[in-house]
Amino acid sequence: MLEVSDVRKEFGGLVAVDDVSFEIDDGEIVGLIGPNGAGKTTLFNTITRVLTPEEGSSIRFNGQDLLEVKTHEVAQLGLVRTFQIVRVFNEMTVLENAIAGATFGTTESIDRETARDRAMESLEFLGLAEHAEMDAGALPLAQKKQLEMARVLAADPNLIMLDEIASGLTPNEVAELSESIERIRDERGISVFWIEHIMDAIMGTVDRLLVLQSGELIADGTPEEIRDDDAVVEAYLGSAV
Ligand SMILES: Nc1ncnc2c1ncn2[C@@H]1O[C@H](COP(=O)(O)OP(=O)(O)OP(=O)(O)O)[C@@H](O)[C@H]1O
Repeated sequence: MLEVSDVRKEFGGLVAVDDVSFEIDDGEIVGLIGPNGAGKTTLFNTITRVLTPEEGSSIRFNGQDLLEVKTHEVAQLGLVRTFQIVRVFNEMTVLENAIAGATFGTTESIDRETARDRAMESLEFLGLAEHAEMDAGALPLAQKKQLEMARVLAADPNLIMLDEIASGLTPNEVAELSESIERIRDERGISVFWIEHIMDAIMGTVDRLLVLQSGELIADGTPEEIRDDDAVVEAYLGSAV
């Protein structure tokens, strides 16, 4: 589904992403971890075409060369993301937020009724339908995060990319969010690529983990393999697992 080959991104003399290669298959949930400044967000921004990588980098999504498409076209191809900082429109209702998501990902303009139906369906899927007419700004943080996912889901994606969606949540809320993410994969067949600092959120949910350190991909394996990887433990996990 997503094929990343030799992706490199430099800022001046700093190599933020250092010749990184990996794939994400249909129906996989893949986590991306690494210490602060490891290059995780830069890698996300490069894949979603917010940033342009160096010559020699290759990013293909469902056979399409993403380096050939414009930033706004990425979502239309079925690759939709959330951002590290919650971007819910507080002054709009929960439903209006989801409708904005539904219209964002379409290749042609869809009528308001179709967008509304798709938005309502996403809200129902994530347990937010009863709050549809409420101002999104009034939602507690955990439900704002679920709304972020509803917006992404309403765009009818094949792959969603989540940037630290579990941050700021209590352990119970994290568990609920992880369950939603598993349901999105299991019931919708959508693949997930997920940056996360909270190990408990991802260790039990992901099929595979990628570990970045100083821009380099130092490991790519199942959570069990990553836990047992001496280089990873030394570089990052320490006593966290
Ligand atoms: N626009 C930019 N200009 C210059 N340097 C940047 C820019 N964006 C990121 N960097 C640098 O690139 C490196 C990777 O940063 P990045 O934000 O991708 O790391 P990260 O793994 O997402 O970190 P965090 O976990 O703190 O979000 C860091 O050294 C950072 O300072």
